[in-house]
Amino acid sequence: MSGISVPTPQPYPVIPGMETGDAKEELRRAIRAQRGHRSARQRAQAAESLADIIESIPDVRDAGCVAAYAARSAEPGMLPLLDRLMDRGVRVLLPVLGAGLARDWADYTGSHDLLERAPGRPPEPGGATLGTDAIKLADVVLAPAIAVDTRGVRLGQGGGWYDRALTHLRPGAKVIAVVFPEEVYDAADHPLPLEEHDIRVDAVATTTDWRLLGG
Ligand SMILES: Nc1nc2c(c(=O)[nH]1)N(C=O)[C@@H](CNc1ccc(C(=O)N[C@@H](CCC(=O)O)C(=O)O)cc1)CN2
Ligand SMILES: Nc1ncnc2c1ncn2[C@@H]1O[C@H](COP(=O)(O)OP(=O)(O)OP(=O)(O)O)[C@@H](O)[C@H]1O
Repeated sequence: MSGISVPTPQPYPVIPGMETGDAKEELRRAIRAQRGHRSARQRAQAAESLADIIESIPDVRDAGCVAAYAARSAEPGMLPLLDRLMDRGVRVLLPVLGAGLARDWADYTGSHDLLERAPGRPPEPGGATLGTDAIKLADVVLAPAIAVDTRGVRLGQGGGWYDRALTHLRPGAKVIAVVFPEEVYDAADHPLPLEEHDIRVDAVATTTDWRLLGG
């Protein structure tokens, strides 16, 4: 670890009057470009810290089933957390993409079982799929995101996969977005673009901290 921490810029290429869809795309582009700057070593360290942070969240400590995700290389890494949850006996569900981005889930049984079916696609478990409604089993959903703001507005990859999946959630289940620290935006001056279908998240976890949102 270097002793000097350089503040990471927080891009906000949103111009008044811009269409919401365009504003989302500009933000995704700017934030993705910044994500590419982390080394493999920094990513591995970040994944360990993220596991410590997420394991400290009371809703996660109490959960019997967590719907998580298997990270692609630029996303906050999840493997240390997935293994810790599994070792504690928590059921861990991971997304499985069906045809046309259909939303399905399967159990995580260890990293040996994860396979990237095509370059750029998230790794997926090889076991039996459980159906779209399996998300109802989850007490907590850890949702990958590109950014989140203090109201709980989440900016995702742009497929609408999570917005649709979260409509099947059991009432009372908690949704926690996972991002890097500089991707948490203060809605007072840099609100993220919001559309009708966007489902707000309850909290955000980063590699350095977590907090409740909205309220
Ligand atoms: N790790 C992870 N899993 C996730 C999501 C996510 O954001 N992150 N999703 C959140 O919604 C859902 C699906 N997201 C997807 C993300 C990309 C592609 C995809 O087709 N990617 C391109 C390659 C793009 C690239 O190179 O960056 C491709 O295969 O052609 C498909 C689904 C469910 N699982
Ligand atoms: N509940 C829904 N029902 C139907 N269409 C939806 C729903 N949610 C999102 N969509 C569609 O999905 C598209 C992408 O949505 P959006 O830009 O909010 O994705 P995202 O939340 O950033 O992505 P993701 O959830 O995959 O990470 C939108 O064009 C929207 O019309």
